[in-house]
Amino acid sequence: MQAAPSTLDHTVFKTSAIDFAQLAERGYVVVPNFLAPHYCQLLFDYAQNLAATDWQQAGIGRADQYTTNTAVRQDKIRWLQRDFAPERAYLDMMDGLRVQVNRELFMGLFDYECHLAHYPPGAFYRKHLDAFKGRSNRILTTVFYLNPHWQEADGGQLVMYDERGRVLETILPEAGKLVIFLSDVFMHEVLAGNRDRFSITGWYRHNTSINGVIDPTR
Ligand SMILES: O=C(O)CCC(=O)C(=O)O
Ligand SMILES: [Fe+2]
Repeated sequence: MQAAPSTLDHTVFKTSAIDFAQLAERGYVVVPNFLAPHYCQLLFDYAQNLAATDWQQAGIGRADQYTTNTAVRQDKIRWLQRDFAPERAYLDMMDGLRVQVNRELFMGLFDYECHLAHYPPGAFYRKHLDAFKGRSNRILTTVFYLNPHWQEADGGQLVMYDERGRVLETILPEAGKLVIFLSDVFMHEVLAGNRDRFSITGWYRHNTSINGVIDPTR
């Protein structure tokens, strides 16, 4: 086994290949071991060791329409910032992926925003879309899971639905797994689990800047 680096400062994550043809064809793809286990473990430990004050109750909507609604979602989140080495390492990795997606699929993705998410036991996120057609600049959703040794019996699955509301796939939130899907196409939900569940959810966005002012994230 490869020794785990003690810091992510100068680490470039090594990622495994993504089936871009499948992403183009179906609009979503599941990559089981996107990142090697020792890197996942670093991110998992980092997330676990954050203080309660580093997290906020997740909300729904953006900016002026933002509300928290625990009947819809019950996770706690932390927006990633470049000031913290592990967060910067993840942001850098996902920016590399942005360039790759643009090259492979000509999507013109402009930037990326993401947050850590912590679902305590029993927490869920009801069926939702991450973006509404023509009303959001969120184009592509990414969900990356940090939970080592997650079993079917632990629950917390991500359920993906097709456009007619039929279950497409039920995905176990296992460490190293990356799910990518079109933000305005696929309804999805997070089922309640019985263990603490950690993940990083993010969105590649189009540039909707007006008069040179870039649309703020979040
Ligand atoms: O954690 C997951 O499996 C999905 C999270 C999600 O749907 C979201 O944050 O919008
Ligand atoms: Fe979502």
